[in-house]
Amino acid sequence: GNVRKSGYHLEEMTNWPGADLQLGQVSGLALDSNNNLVIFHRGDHKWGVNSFDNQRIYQQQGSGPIQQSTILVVNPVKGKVLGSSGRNLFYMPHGISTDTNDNYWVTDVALHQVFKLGKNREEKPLLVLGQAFQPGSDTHHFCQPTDVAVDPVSGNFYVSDGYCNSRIMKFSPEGKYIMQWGAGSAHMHRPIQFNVPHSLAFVPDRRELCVADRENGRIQCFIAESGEFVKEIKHNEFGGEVFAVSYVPEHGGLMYTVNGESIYGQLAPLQGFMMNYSSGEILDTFSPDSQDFRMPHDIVVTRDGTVYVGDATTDTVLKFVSSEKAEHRSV
Ligand SMILES: O=C(N[C@@H](O)C(=O)O)c1ccccc1
Repeated sequence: GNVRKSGYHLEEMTNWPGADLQLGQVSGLALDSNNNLVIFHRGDHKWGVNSFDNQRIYQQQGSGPIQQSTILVVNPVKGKVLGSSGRNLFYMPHGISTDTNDNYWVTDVALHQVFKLGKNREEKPLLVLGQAFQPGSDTHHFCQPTDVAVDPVSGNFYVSDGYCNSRIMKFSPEGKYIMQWGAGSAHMHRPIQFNVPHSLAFVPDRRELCVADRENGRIQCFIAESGEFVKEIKHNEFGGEVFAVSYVPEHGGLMYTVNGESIYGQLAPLQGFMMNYSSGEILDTFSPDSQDFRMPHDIVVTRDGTVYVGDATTDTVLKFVSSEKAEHRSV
């Protein structure tokens, strides 16, 4: 039923995290198999208007990779750092996802590459796709790839590519290109168009893949196997920009998203949305009490409904729990 009517409402847990995580721009969030939060951030690198030329070539290669740990594993209750990695590898972190073996799958929009990082965090990447610093739109290049989602059953993985391509690419577990859709091509009797496919969410119980179609201000969902269009979810409250999506199978399937500011200014309040996946109905909206969202850039949700949002302008991660729990917690 409608979770909202039962008095549940997502509230910010204002005293989380317990300590300052020293974050740069927070670009990506993921959860590992222990429900720890995995944060992908940019340390002292910032994506500004001069970071790329109009061929999407990264302009600060000379300053080298980020020397701080770009990947932090954080305890969900206290927000304490449990582990850190990803030093001297990345220039402009973007998306991060985990798979059932707790490998990290990340994208870097300056390198135009996708990485699979193994559990031994100091070893070299297990897989690298794309050519460093070389954007492109064939099957061996990406152009500012934004996210990865891994099918927990087949191990196939999907890449949302990206700011300067408008396609979803499907690969085998070993990284062999299988297919793509959305690159403006008429596909499955429906020209699927993306305008910055920005974030991916795999829907395991339906074997569907959902895409935050950022500049079209909508979520598009597809049959993961074939890329066949299933549906779109779009609401005026999104205000024309959808930055990230996350999904949990609970309560019949819940989809979460965060909106963003368009280049035309802020057309709607910045907030998170909890939706019934089947109907697309908005069940709840949420935003911080302690500060305003500035660029809510990624969102992850645990099976028990705890929500984390990473903001790439305030360089913070915010935690939200349903008020029912929050009340218990305050008692
Ligand atoms: O969208 C932008 N950035 C975010 O998505 C991000 O930081 O990932 C951006 C676009 C133009 C110039 C500068 C930044």
